[in-house]
Amino acid sequence: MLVSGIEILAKANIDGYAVGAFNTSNLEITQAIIESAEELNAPVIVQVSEGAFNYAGGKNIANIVKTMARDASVPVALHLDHGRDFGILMRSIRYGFTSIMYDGSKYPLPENIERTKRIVDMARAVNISVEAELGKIGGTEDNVSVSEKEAMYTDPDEAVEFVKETGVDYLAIAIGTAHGPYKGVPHLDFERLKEIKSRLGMPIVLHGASGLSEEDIKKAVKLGVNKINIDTDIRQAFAASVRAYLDENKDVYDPRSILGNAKKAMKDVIKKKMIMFGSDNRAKEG
Ligand SMILES: O=C(CO)COP(=O)(O)O
Ligand SMILES: O=C[C@H](O)COP(=O)(O)O
Ligand SMILES: [Zn+2]
Ligand SMILES: [Zn+2]
Repeated sequence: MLVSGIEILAKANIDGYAVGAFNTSNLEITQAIIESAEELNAPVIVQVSEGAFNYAGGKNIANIVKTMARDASVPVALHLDHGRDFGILMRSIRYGFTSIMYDGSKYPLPENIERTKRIVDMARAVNISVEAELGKIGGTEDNVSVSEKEAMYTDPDEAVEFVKETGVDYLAIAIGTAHGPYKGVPHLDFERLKEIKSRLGMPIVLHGASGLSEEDIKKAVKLGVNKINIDTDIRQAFAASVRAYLDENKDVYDPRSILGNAKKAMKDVIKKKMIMFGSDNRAKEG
């Protein structure tokens, strides 16, 4: 079933587990995500970045996800990841996304609050959940020192003010994760996570979670993370599978064989994450 983001995450928050939010940009990745969720009886969030929205066509990818979600035996939310462009945010509401992220993290606090609030007010009116970001989540290209990194982390006092002023449903925080593959070993600020969670009590979102150890993931979930974003790990499984398959099967030219094989590799990664996050067997209980 297709449900709102907060419906999935409020339950995860109460019961103390995290739901995987996996990025898609085509049919096969969407199938891999939703089939994995059904096979593990796990709620799931399928998310589309602005880049994926433009690549696939926002309406096309929304229709693929919505059709599969409606037929699915588990709760599925369709979420816009890192929405920054007003046009894309509005179109995603029109195309039936059930959750949107407004990412105003590059703006100073007052402007981030003002812009986020505007999106929350619109989304509320049509019953769509909103995620926002406070602090700056690193990227692969970032070449910054530890002290510079810490300056980008989410400040707990600001987080309280931000949530009170904007009314967002869930908050993405910066505690040392980064998008893309990690160059060194990530060191997460768990104390900061603990403080933010205890003061906000709401669902917390962890971006840049590909490449994190099982230990870090489980600790983050225990301390209150309820939505975990994964893109890079799926992309890498996809690319490695296509590369090896074409190399081993020189005569193959049917996209269904090539992508069908890649789908299996993506499902292996997705299912491992769902189990790590504790979202397996949470869709229908009892
Ligand atoms: O945060 C993400 C999407 O918003 C994905 O992060 P990764 O690049 O670590 O998969
Ligand atoms: O947050 C980043 C996601 O991995 C999306 O990446 P993308 O903008 O290349 O689609
Ligand atoms: Zn961001
Ligand atoms: Zn992200």
